[in-house]
Amino acid sequence: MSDVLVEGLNASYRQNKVLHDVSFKVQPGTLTAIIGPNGAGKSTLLKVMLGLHPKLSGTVSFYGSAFSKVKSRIGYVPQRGSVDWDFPTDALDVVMMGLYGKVGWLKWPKASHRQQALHALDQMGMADYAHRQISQLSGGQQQRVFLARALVQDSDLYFLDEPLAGVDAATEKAIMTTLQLLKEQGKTVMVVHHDLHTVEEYFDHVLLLNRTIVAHGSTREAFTQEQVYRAYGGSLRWIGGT
Ligand SMILES: Nc1ncnc2c1ncn2[C@@H]1O[C@H](COP(=O)(O)OP(=O)(O)OP(=O)(O)O)[C@@H](O)[C@H]1O
Repeated sequence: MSDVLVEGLNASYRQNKVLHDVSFKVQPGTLTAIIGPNGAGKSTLLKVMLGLHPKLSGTVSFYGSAFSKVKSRIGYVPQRGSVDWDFPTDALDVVMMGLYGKVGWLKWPKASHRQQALHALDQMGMADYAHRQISQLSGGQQQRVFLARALVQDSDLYFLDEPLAGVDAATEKAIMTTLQLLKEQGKTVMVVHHDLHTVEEYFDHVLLLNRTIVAHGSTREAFTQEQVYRAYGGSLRWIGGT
């Protein structure tokens, strides 16, 4: 069974049809880049799959079930710009929020949960910032905190929306090492990504989107000059291998 199965998905914002008949399936233990030009519908695809934006038609299933039934197995890291970073809370609390599925709302987290959250911050090189207000973290540090939150959720399936946008080289490395580790543990990871130069190095699968699927498959098969030109409209200088 596929981890993710999307069939005939259509979605719009008012009159603006953003996703046209999108169908694909994703196998376990893969690390997929979702790439395509600005406005291609990459973020919208994630939002529709996770029930954050309504679909016009089509089906989305995870492990053969609707999102609502398998929510606890799915982690989502939204675009940094879409989060209210002025919310008065510290880094440790943000990570603890990832544990609510396990702790239960309105129950006190145990010391072991706190330890788990601290460990995840440490994994992302953020242990020293546990008690720093999130508004006082840099963009890259905020992104690391969000990754730590996704880690404690211990999901089977992760969706990340541009986790590498605006981060420095060290943070990019920390994030990609973490995602590779999740993949090696057999988890399935899908990442909206904008840097074509690093696709071949970082990802084993590619989903090329421009409002509809242009190509999908292993990076070798799908990330070719011809397909990328089709998705981006031919205005790019080719940087890949094939
Ligand atoms: N909340 C919204 N209301 C109305 N239109 C929207 C909204 N969000 C996105 N859109 C429109 O939907 C289309 C797809 O946007 P989306 O953010 O999914 O693209 P994207 O591929 O993630 O783009 P980018 O690479 O620029 O982040 C664009 O034309 C965008 O203007």
